[in-house]
Amino acid sequence: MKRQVVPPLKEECEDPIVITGLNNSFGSNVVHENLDLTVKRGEILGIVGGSGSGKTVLLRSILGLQKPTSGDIHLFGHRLYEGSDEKTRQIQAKTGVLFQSGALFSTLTVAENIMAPMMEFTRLSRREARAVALLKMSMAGLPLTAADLAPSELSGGMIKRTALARALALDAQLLFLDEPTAGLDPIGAAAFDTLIRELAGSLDLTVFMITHDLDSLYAICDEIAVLADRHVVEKGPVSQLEKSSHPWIHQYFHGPRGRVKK
Ligand SMILES: Nc1ncnc2c1ncn2[C@@H]1O[C@H](COP(=O)(O)OP(=O)(O)OP(=O)(O)O)[C@@H](O)[C@H]1O
Repeated sequence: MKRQVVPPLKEECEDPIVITGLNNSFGSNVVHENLDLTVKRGEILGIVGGSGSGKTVLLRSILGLQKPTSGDIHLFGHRLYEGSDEKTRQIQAKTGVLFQSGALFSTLTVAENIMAPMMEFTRLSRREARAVALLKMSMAGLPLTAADLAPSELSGGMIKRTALARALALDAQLLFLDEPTAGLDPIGAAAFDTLIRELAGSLDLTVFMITHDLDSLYAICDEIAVLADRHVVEKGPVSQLEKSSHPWIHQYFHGPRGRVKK
């Protein structure tokens, strides 16, 4: 039988992230100055930049955790930091976040951690939410036997997978990943990259990923945005950035730990 494709809602046709003229300062420390960035639907975007270039501040601004000094951030066509709490909650329900440390609730089990957004944002009963949580666990490649373990009983890779399952608990369309492979061994990191790529494809996700991991950039990113000089100096596929003449980008790809052959 032919599968019916459900057309997206009007707002889902908007670019999921549009940032224009963003400024962020802390006292005299200007972190972002006139920063523009658009993330297209279905794109896996890697964000790179030197330490202190403002990647985390940018993520926090987009997540609504840190009001920018000035400028506009639109998620799914809605301007952040204005409008009703209800609208903000609707947008939050469409986004999932995987923080670098995993940020699991230490007093909750794996399943309860994944259930947490469902208990907050949906009317599912605990029983129903647990059933969905088990499904999300298997999507994230976790054994169901881990459902009742505490975070302290998990390996680093299992913590990441639990955090990913929780980020996807509400069928998010936009996934934010902060250094998803940090702390994983190379084999675990490659497996996690593959998982993200596969889930992004099958769930039609747009992914915004901060990473220092060159392997991840090459393996899964459609495009890369480079933060330097207080704004996005270049955005494009890795093949384009390898040829960039910007000093930081050139050093990144051609320096001692870069991938481009001399
Ligand atoms: N809450 C804050 N108050 C004051 N300054 C801040 C605050 N948050 C970030 N900063 C400053 O903003 C700048 C950018 O920090 P940010 O954490 O975004 O960098 P980053 O690119 O994520 O760095 P890294 O790769 O090292 O994590 C830094 O100079 C930092 O000191």
